[in-house]
Amino acid sequence: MSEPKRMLLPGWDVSRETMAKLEQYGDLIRKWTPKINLVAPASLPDLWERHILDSAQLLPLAPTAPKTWTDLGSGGGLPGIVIAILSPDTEVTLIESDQRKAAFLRTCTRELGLSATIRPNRIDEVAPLGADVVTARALAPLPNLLPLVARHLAPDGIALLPKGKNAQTEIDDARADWGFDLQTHTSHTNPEATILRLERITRA
Ligand SMILES: C[S@@+](CC[C@H](N)C(=O)[O-])C[C@H]1O[C@@H](n2cnc3c(N)ncnc32)[C@H](O)[C@@H]1O
Repeated sequence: MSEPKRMLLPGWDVSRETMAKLEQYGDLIRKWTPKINLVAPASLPDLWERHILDSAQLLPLAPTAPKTWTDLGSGGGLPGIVIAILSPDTEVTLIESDQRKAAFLRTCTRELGLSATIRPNRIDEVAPLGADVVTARALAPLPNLLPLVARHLAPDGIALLPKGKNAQTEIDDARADWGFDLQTHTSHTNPEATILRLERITRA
């Protein structure tokens, strides 16, 4: 008999084991947030939708089975740990300079049996990683973010950057100094949010 599946997002089933790991990860965030503020405490009742599904929705926007994925300013592992759970064959690197958060991320990889690499450093101090996919959630406005993204993205790589209501202003501001091909996707979890998918990022 085939393994029972559960629906993560419409049209996207995952195994029971994967779903259990996502739930276990949510439990770790709930346990540690009172100590180190991994997510806004007020968002904890909606943790699944606001943070876990919000992160998971990035994966289908990436090329199929990317070999390497770097998440910048991962904080509590959003989206890096979620991607490492959902795409176990991808080499995921999480860069997070806050040492307590980096310790939490190491706990996640150990307890969830993930092969992700945690870099407890500043993004601009890590040697360029040439990743197939770079993500950064709630890290910085696009003009400040692009130098960090460009540092770690492969020349033919894809950046996936969740943005809020100010997405268009950030895009317009970034165009002053940068060239890029852009697709925008409305978030499944917040109709006011947009996911930017950038390719061929170059300094103007
Ligand atoms: C607002 S939090 C967002 C965390 C996570 N991505 C999320 O969506 O919940 C930004 C995180 O980026 C980290 N950060 C900020 N600047 C950084 C830098 N230059 N290098 C590494 N980490 C950085 C901070 O320590 C913080 O954990």
